Amino acid sequence: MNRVPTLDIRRYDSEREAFVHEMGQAFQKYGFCCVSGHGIAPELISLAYEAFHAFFALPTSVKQQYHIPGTGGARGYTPFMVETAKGSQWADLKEFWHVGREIPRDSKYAEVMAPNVWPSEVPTFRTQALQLFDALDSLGVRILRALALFIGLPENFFDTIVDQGNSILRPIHYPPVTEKDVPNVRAGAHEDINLITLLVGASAEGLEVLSDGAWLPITTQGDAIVVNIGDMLQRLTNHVYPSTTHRVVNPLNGRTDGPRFSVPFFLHPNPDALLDPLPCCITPDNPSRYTTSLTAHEFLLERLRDIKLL
Ligand SMILES: O=C(O)CCC(=O)C(=O)O
Ligand SMILES: [Fe+2]
Repeated sequence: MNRVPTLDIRRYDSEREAFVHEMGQAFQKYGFCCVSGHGIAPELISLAYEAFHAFFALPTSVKQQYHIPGTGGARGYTPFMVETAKGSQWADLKEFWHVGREIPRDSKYAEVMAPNVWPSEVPTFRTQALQLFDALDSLGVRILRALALFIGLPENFFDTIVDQGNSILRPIHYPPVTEKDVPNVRAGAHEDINLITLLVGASAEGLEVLSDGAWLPITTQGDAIVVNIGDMLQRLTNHVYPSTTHRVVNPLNGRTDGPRFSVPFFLHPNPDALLDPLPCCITPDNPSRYTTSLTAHEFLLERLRDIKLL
């Protein structure tokens, strides 16, 4: 059956070679892999969700106060129907919040990594969001180690490329779809911008990935976290790891449906990391697909304009 596999990341320690191979193959085939055995406590996830629910339940006028125009939505709140998938004319049926990495304000990256903002109406939001940020950041580094080994790089190759990465935790609220036959969808077909995305605990179905020309629903087992490749890793690996198109569809027409919540973590490189194709991914069969040199920050700005956040 055509299905994105779920792999237990504890096997990285107990049977590394087989695990790295299976995970590498899943990412090469689907651009996606589900990860179980990750050790992120269910309470951490549920307490974070509680705080995010509480925020999205606030009146629009209150939430709107945390929208910071002109910043690409990098921190704080982005209202309903703003983000629009690249090339689409219909805005997504979602609102979301962005949490960034907490860095010292004298860091060399401070200019491009703004301080976080926090909703004072939800006192637990900050602690829960930062705990989840850190847990997903650490898990992401472990996944990148397996991805590095599979393509012949040293295990720790990505560690220093992402240690101050401009990563984003994005709690999303998709309100109930009440109108029938709207042209907009919850999240239009798109590829992620970053290196890898870790998606924790979507509260309802709807995520689909394009596989061999057909939309394949992602169904997770237990507490598995959905992981996918983004455009930055696709570029860095000269498309050895594909950034696969995915979307979130509306509930089927006529079905009454509640809201949907999800929390992707977009793991980014450090802003000055170069995204030029790695020599190990350039072969006679797969010559370099890029001629221009680009940093992660330059790439990000270009893509934020594409999706109407800048
Ligand atoms: O909500 C989801 O399940 C996926 C969201 C997503 O693909 C994104 O925000 O990039
Ligand atoms: Fe996405």
